[in-house]
Amino acid sequence: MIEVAGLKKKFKLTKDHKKNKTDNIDPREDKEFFHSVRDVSFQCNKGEVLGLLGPNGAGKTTTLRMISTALKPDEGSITISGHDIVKKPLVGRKSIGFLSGSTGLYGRLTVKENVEYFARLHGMSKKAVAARCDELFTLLDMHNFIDKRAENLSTGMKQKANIARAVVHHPDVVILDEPTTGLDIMTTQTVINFIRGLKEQGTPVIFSTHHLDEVALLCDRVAVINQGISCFDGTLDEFKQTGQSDELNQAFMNILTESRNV
Ligand SMILES: Nc1ncnc2c1ncn2[C@@H]1O[C@H](COP(=O)(O)OP(=O)(O)OP(=O)(O)O)[C@@H](O)[C@H]1O
Repeated sequence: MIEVAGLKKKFKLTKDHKKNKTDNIDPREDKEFFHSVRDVSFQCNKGEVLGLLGPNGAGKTTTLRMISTALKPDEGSITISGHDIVKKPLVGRKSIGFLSGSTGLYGRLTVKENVEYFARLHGMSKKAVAARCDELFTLLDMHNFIDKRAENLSTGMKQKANIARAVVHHPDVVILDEPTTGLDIMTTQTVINFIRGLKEQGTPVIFSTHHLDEVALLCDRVAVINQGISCFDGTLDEFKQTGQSDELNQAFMNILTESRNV
């Protein structure tokens, strides 16, 4: 189980940013800082998939980067199976598989070499690496391009390779930042099936998305962030009830509107 409580993260504003300021200032901005994440809390249990929703710039990526230990929160706690990973980031790094838009593959290595390399970094034996890679290449339908150099891959191939790389060490929790953005229908379906497989194995999955149809297909829970603040955390049914609509897009917009009126 993963539990996130009262997360906060601010970034120091650059001189350039201050110089180019317009009248249209985000309420999260003060003289020195941009308060990207102001109060974010949610939880995801064993075998659950949680969809993290919010408009552009809401703070989803910043939140996921804190969970992945790439960023240190200014305040708040993140616990995985009772371990505080803010205090013990090394435990966090072992427990989490993180896919972000900026995760890089080594361009001159093949797909297979890339995934194997990250598995070895996690201390897996050669035998375990070979078995796990074969399993992932099958699940993600990758066998036909594993010998291609990463620099020559299409968007979809790259995303599959990045997902394989992120989960190669059997993480306890999987965090995916917009895993299907830019993918065609076939590749999207492969990724959706892969997330379903993780759920069936009992692995909690948290993924951010702007596609509410994916939420309907996959999610047990939903968390919504608006301007850096959590405005909903609950089951998919509670999301529809709170948003007063069975149509997820409408429920989402109602929840956002309500949070702006508070
Ligand atoms: N290093 C940084 N310095 C200053 N501001 C930042 C930094 N990183 C993020 N921000 C700001 O924090 C806010 C939240 O960004 P974030 O990328 O977390 O949003 P998001 O919800 O993932 O958006 P999207 O859906 O567009 O990907 C944005 O206004 C962004 O400009």
